[in-house]
Amino acid sequence: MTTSIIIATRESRLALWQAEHVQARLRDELGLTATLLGMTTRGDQILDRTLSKVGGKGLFVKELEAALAEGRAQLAVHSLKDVPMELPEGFLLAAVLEREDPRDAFVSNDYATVTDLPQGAVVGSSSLRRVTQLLSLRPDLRVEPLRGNLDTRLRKLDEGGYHAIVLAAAGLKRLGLAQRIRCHFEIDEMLPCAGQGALGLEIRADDSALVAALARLAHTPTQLACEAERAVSRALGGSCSMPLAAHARWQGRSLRLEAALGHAEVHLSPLLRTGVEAYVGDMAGARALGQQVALRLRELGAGAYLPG
Ligand SMILES: NCc1[nH]cc(CCC(=O)O)c1CC(=O)O
Repeated sequence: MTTSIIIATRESRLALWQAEHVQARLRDELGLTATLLGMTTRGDQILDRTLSKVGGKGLFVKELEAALAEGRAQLAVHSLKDVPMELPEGFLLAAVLEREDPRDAFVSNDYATVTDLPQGAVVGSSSLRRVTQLLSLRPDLRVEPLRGNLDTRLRKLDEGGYHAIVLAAAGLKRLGLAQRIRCHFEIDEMLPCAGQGALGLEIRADDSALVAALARLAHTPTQLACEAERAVSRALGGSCSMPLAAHARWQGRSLRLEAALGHAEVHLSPLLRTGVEAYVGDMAGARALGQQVALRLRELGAGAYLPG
């Protein structure tokens, strides 16, 4: 392994914060020097259309993977929730770091909670997962698309385009914007998506020295929880155009995994929801739990909710 590592990162403020966080941990905990290679991805350039319609979350990681493949960088830092369920051949997630707050946040200049919103209020979100859950809480709301990085989304709120918006608490906290959060959704009223709040470190699968080094940064409870969450999505076809939430919490030594699936045609069908708790001791056990939850969703009728 080279003693100096290049970290490929997107250039949004959040992505840079995350890359710098990993850079500091490499230095402090592993004694490794790292520099950042900023890149603009197609996902960052597409601001006018719903991401799921133009190729999905993978658009945020492809350019970074190309930099790894070509040896321009050795490590890519991602918000785990933006990482597709199946990595391309030749790449692996070397570590998942300890999760920040996984909840979604209600952000508004005029209203303290979603229940305070007036009848028919306009809420900004382009996440089908958030849209389906918001409408199941408050069927009267009008949800309008909202894209862009966190600063852009907050600006669009402040310009008056929306009564409120919904964002991941983790991103706001990382950027020192926690004061914008009016309230946190309870995990059970707005179930997070797989991997929300966690960072994933992606490398080339053949970089065995780096695999071994980065394993020391992994947070096993987070890694197992996220593996279970991602396995639900993978078992259901793994597309990000799917309004799927999956979140696992430790209860002592067992893991409680909850999942909710909405219908892309939001008004047509109710949310499907299930949860299973099981003892989980390793990654295979975590995947098995995720598959069990996916099976339960299928038994509840998920087939009719999935594309194809
Ligand atoms: N989809 C974009 C994205 N990717 C990661 C985060 C926040 C940080 C995280 O959840 O780890 C966000 C912003 C958001 O969803 O509000």
